[in-house]
Amino acid sequence: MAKKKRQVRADFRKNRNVRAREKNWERGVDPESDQLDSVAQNESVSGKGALTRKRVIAGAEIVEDGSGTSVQLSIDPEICRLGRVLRVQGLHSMVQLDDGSLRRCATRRILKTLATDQRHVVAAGDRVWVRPERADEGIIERVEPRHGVLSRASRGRQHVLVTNVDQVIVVVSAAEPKLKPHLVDRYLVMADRNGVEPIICINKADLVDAADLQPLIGVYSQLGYRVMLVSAERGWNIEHLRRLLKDRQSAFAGQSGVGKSSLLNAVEPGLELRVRSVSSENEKGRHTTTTAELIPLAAGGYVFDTPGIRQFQLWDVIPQEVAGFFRELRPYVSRCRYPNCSHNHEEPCAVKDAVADGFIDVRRYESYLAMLDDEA
Ligand SMILES: Nc1nc2c(ncn2[C@@H]2O[C@H](COP(=O)(O)OP(=O)(O)OP(=O)(O)O)[C@@H](O)[C@H]2O)c(=O)[nH]1
Ligand SMILES: [Zn+2]
Repeated sequence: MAKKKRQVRADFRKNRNVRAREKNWERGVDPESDQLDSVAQNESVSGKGALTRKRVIAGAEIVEDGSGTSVQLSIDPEICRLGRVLRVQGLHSMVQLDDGSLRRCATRRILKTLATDQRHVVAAGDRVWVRPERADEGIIERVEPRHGVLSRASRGRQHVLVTNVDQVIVVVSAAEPKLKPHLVDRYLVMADRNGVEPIICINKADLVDAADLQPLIGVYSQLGYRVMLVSAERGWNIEHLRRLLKDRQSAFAGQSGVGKSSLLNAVEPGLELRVRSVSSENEKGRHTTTTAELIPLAAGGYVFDTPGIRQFQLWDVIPQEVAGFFRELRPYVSRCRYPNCSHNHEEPCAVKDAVADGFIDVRRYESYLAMLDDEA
């Protein structure tokens, strides 16, 4: 009983602390001056299986879950304005506020202090709250929770490239270069792995007989993937692509020469030029710290461009995970005799039976095996 009372008193003190800090913040007192070692902490566990840890430090709510750490500072909505990070250059970010104006912003120091990996604090694609400063400058006070984060491994750490990617346009060409279905599968795994919707866009439809592509399109459509056949050169289905891009944040991925730039240009003349200037600046090393750029579309929506995404050299998938990202394998995996079955050499194996019985496309299964080999 006494223990319970002590707990109640402790909770009360904790809450009072937080309220006092919030009050200070409202009065304009900078919570950064707070000592981090005198923080009010409040940890909780929630969610199914996933451990979510919440701490409140100096008026900031720090949420750690499976996808990383996010910091939610309380902000003054009367003063701060919502915007979108177009690119990060060194210590500054170019933010487009929702009224369309651009501001060069520094990041609030406490956001950096609280982040587990400084490079994660702000990334292209982030929705942020900005406190306007003089002229066209500002301070990023808060980063909204992210979805669709694409990252890559960098010196053993996960390095965020872009955030809030709604969809990735997986561009392949029907010919020149030859269509490589295994590559498509790899992109699909990466997209699913990162929680981003993939759209398969087969370009250069003018070079082949569309009927020849139907079996392949059929396999992907049956799996629930959206597939479109386009030609940047002839303008086929470009209007459809334009509609898909509207009001969403999209990343284009695909091998060199499949026609990504041509498609961007067909969708919005002049866009490819803007994209290219960003890439070449990167190559020349002028913006060595620029990881990615979010480019606004005239009709609404944004496209990301970064060489890392184009080639999709992203955060690795571990072999045990691969089967889970092949949608048609998933229902069989749990029926295998061995709990850690790789569906390769084991006997018996429910996945292999399903392939033999024609429930799983043989080529897709081979693609799975190839990916397993690569990742092992
Ligand atoms: N026949 C045909 N050719 C196309 C089409 N789209 C693009 N091409 C040609 O394919 C070549 C490569 O196009 P790009 O748009 O530069 O390809 P990319 O994917 O941006 O290539 P990288 O910049 O190297 O990643 C160019 O010569 C284009 O003219 C198309 O729909 N049909
Ligand atoms: Zn198996």
